[in-house]
Amino acid sequence: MNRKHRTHRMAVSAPLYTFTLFWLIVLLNTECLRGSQVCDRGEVLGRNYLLYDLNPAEGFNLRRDVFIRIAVFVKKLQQHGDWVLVLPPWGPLPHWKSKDIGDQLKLPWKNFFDTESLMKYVSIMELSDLLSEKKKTLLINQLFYLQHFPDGWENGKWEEKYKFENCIHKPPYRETKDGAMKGWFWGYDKIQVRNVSCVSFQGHVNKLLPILLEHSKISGNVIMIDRGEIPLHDDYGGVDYWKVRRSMRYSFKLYFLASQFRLEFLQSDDESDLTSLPSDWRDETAEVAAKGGDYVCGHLRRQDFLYGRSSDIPSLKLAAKKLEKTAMLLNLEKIFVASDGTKQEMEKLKSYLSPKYQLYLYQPSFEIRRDILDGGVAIVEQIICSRARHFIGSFESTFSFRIQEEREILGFPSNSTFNRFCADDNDSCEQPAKWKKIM
Ligand SMILES: C[C@@H]1O[C@H](OP(=O)(O)OP(=O)(O)OC[C@H]2O[C@@H](n3cnc4c(=O)[nH]c(N)nc43)[C@H](O)[C@@H]2O)[C@@H](O)[C@H](O)[C@@H]1O
Repeated sequence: MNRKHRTHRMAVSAPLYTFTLFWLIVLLNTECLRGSQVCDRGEVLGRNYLLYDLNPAEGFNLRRDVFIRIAVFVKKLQQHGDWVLVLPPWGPLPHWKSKDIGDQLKLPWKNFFDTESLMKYVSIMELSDLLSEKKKTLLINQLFYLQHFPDGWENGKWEEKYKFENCIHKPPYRETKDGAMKGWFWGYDKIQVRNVSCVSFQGHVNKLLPILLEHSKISGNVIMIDRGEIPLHDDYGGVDYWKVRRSMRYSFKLYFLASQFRLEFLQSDDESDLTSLPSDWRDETAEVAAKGGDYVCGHLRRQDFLYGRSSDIPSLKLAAKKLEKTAMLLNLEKIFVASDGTKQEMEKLKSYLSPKYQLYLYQPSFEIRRDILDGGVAIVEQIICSRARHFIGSFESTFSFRIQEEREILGFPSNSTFNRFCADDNDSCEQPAKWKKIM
């Protein structure tokens, strides 16, 4: 190569060198962003995943409440780095008892909720999607197994605290022969955990923030909290609580089935009942005033409440009389009942109603039940109740609470929403607290 040529090549190389250096710096920074490293300001950068689970005995609607706590928490974590909330699959749940519709486990959130809508509050992903991304095993770097302090109150004072200590009860994780830690993990075999720590915890979920930030730096970017029901809401009934709650729209199919039933049996639809909402929850305004369909709804919690809360649960006869009286006062004749009671109990309830009043229950075909499962049937009932002219719930049932919230979002008058059945010997029992939405 002659001299002229070489000079020319060098002239080209100088900008090429600067160009390469520039992109190298950009790439390195991007790597810092991607690789979950700790960068200058001590923040965790890169994608971190938070998984959580609850005490297996908890039901669907308490689980929805815990989701709100965790979603608000992850939103705060996001101020310190890129965090994604991994949605724990549904099932099996103790209250999902139908045996004729197959296994009710490993169910994704999209079966019940509009996950695009959830995403508008905080980054979420289904566990199954994370598992298919990981191809092989998903390694949880650190798992915090929360437990209550044996004595939460010291000198009569309640204070927020946490402490890493010995496990009070043996956590449901075990070391396998090859040294890996395994657990139930929603029935997935492909998940392992590197380290499990028991943490006695008392306080708001916010208190977990330093623990999570510290450990994601040291241990890695996949962290899990088990017994996620132990931390309290940071701001129960506050703006963020309601944002997450409003983002929890149900799946299209469940709204569709509820609309079909309302139209066919209750002559009710969103337009005439003034129960329409904008398609995006962020466009909702406080100025909504629902009227509701021409029916009364009662949620009659039975099963374990019959013995666990016997002093607060009405007999079927009293429940029928209460529903009938309410319908009469509102000049209505249709009564819809959502219940986990048996067929015989519902027949009994019906027998206590005067012929003037018609009782409606949601009893879908086998094909629909097999499709939407017990969880879907319950949600359809909740949607129907949330659009009734008047609602009466069961004492301290989270199933009733979720209906009340839905009615708050739709803008029903409080006295048509925050009601509950009293027990037979207590006609004037205390009515539910009015948790008004804040926007
Ligand atoms: C005492 C506690 O009560 C808590 O229940 P509670 O707040 O009512 O409400 P959940 O936590 O949802 O649990 C009750 C479950 O029972 C079914 N269920 C209750 N009411 C109805 C209904 O009207 N229709 C249909 N289709 N299903 C109903 C449904 O699967 C629901 O998720 C439980 O989470 C705890 O495990 C514990 O049992």
